[in-house]
Amino acid sequence: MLPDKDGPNGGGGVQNGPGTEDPSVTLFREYLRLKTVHPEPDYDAAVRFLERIAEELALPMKKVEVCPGRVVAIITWVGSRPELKSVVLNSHTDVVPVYEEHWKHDPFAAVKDEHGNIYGRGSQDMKCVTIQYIEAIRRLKAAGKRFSRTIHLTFFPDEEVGGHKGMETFVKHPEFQKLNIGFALDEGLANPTNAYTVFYGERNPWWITVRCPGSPGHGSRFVENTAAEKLVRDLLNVKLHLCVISRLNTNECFTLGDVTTVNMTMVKGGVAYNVIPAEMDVSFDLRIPPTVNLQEFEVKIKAWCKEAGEDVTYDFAQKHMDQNFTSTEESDPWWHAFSSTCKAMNVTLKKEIFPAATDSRFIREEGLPAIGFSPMNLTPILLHDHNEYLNEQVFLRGIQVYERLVPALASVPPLSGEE
Ligand SMILES: CSCC[C@H](NC(C)=O)C(=O)O
Ligand SMILES: [Zn+2]
Ligand SMILES: [Zn+2]
Repeated sequence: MLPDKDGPNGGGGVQNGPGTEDPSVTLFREYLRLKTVHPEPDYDAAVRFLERIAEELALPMKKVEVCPGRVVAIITWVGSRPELKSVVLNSHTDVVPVYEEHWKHDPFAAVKDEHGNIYGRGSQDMKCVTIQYIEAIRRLKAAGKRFSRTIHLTFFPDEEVGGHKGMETFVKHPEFQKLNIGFALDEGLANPTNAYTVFYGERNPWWITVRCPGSPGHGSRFVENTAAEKLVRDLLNVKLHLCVISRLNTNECFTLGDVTTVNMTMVKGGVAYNVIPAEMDVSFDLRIPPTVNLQEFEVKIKAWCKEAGEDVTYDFAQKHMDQNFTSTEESDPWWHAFSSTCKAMNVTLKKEIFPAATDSRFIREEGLPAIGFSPMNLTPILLHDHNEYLNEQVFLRGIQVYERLVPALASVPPLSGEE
């Protein structure tokens, strides 16, 4: 562990006693200091850290190298009835890059300020959840508990870059079947109010590049059918049509997860001021709710491109087609275990569609239930943002939430077909 700038607790921060800090907070801060940041995450450091944790918990850890240099780590606590379906507590080890000059504190120093706010890339997304799972399991084990269902803590690389060398590949690996998953928990988002948000589905990310070929020529001439002309026509088509589709501003009940959004994120083309380019490409990040008919939506995209020019084409860098929701009916045994535990703890839940994409989408696509949940209330949403932080009290409260949720989920009575 690196020494802190300001002594063992860093930043002269809030402590639980003179010179002391809750060991769960200390572990969280240690994990934040690992540079598992893209584009070259130090995954070896993460795996070494997890190996140490497994040893401390006296639980076995399996390593599955799904792609070269991409290891999925699985720590397993076998239940008293291992034939029953398991509960997965999933998290990813990687974090997104930072603009260091915009941060108040070094994003990899895990500085704690005088309010107990712990700054660090991954403090919300999602190193907090990883340590909360671990600490909940540590406390439950120390209390001598054991549950009927097996619990797997799974740690994935590359979630932040689409999961291709992580969860997407792993769900097709024989080791995935061996987990015998009944239900999974994965990441959610912070909530600035007193409530916690839970996510039972996700919008589908479609990353599209539209290629607009055109007539080249000298920049001083009148040239028809240029690439730029087609690009602008395509942009207008997409924008106009989606303005009509988007319902966010017309109905207060909708959240971001309920509507389709589009952003133009890249434009490529051109070599010189006075050369009309032979091609210009424009890329879009579309997010489409699972309620939208995706086949019909693609027909529209095809038509918009055609309207922009007969030779305008498009291709996908990301095209997720999952329309599965996880049940949040009280009659569903998993949801009932989750929601009744929250109720018993006086925790208010807000159910939503996740507006971005997480590894849960690959789990749901396999037909398995997954809930996105990061117990961070009273916290602004700062994932991928400058000065991402989490307050230590909110973090500690989250461990207590998992200390109740995990036993409830791992004790769900045998479902039909399981006996
Ligand atoms: C589509 S793969 C990239 C995944 C990323 N997830 C998050 C949570 O930011 C995203 O939605 O852009
Ligand atoms: Zn994340
Ligand atoms: Zn993220």
